[in-house]
Amino acid sequence: MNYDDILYEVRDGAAWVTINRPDRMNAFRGRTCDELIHAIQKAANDREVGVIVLAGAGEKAFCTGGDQSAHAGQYDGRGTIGLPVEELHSAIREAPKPVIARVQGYAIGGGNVLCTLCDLTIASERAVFGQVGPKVGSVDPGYGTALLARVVGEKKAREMWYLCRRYTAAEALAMGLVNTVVPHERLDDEVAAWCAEIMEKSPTAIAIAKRSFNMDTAHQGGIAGMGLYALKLYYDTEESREGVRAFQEKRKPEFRKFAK
Ligand SMILES: CC(C)(COP(=O)(O)OP(=O)(O)OC[C@H]1O[C@@H](n2cnc3c(N)ncnc32)[C@H](O)[C@@H]1OP(=O)(O)O)[C@@H](O)C(=O)NCCC(=O)NCCSC(=O)CCC(=O)c1ccccc1C(=O)O
Repeated sequence: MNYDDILYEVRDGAAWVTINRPDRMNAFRGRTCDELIHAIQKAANDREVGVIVLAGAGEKAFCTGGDQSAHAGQYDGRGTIGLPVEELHSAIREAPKPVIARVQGYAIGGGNVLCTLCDLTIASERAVFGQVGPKVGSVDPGYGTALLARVVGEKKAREMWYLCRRYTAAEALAMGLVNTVVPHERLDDEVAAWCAEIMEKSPTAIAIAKRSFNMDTAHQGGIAGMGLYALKLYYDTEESREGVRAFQEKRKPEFRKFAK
């Protein structure tokens, strides 16, 4: 597969998979998801690779979720909602090696979900985390909500989804959303150092540990698959469209009229 939206490079046993849409704040469209799935599975099956790094190109954003300019009631790709997000999430979960999120900027919406799913997250002090679904007419009815609650606790996860605030790297560290925060210019060295430490360990023990960690939340994948059908129906409503339009028109959405 030729990559248009991502970069793929193997360095010292670490496969660096980088979303390369900095002009769109590394938001993903259908093609981006397909390429990410392909690259992560390629790294997962490469015996020379012991760890995968997921990153976003440029300085501003790791990833800001689904590309809102490719969202008109449905995104532009495959899958229930026009983005094969469930396959992308499965690729991260099923890779038998750790996936590290390298976060230098915004990790928002579906981008924040990717961080949540990664085994480890290493952030620059400039990183910003948050959920935006209820502000833009979306929601992740799977790992982005349920797994987030396992990671940061129920109260904090609900706060993130209901209020859609932004959180600094220090706040993300305090709530357990990231493993460490480093000065911006040291980010790549820190990620490389964590990769090198992992490369010294037994790959089979790590693969078993990862499966074992996943087992506890495996049911969330099933709920996510079902929830996407509900989300598809929601995307077809005026309420959801109002969120998308408001974001595109840079105004506050008017949601109250849709209250049931
Ligand atoms: C990222 C922001 C917080 C940055 O804010 P700010 O610094 O004020 O800059 P802005 O002026 O807002 O933005 C600058 C520029 O970037 C464009 N942009 C930013 N994000 C996107 C995006 N996602 N898509 C398209 N374009 C984007 C923005 O339009 C501006 O462009 P100009 O040309 O300069 O005008 C802020 O931008 C922000 O909050 N963005 C919202 C991001 C968003 O809405 N993301 C989608 C969330 S919903 C989603 O991800 C769907 C998929 C999903 O979540 C999902 C669903 C179901 C199951 C699973 C999943 C999943 O996990 O993915």
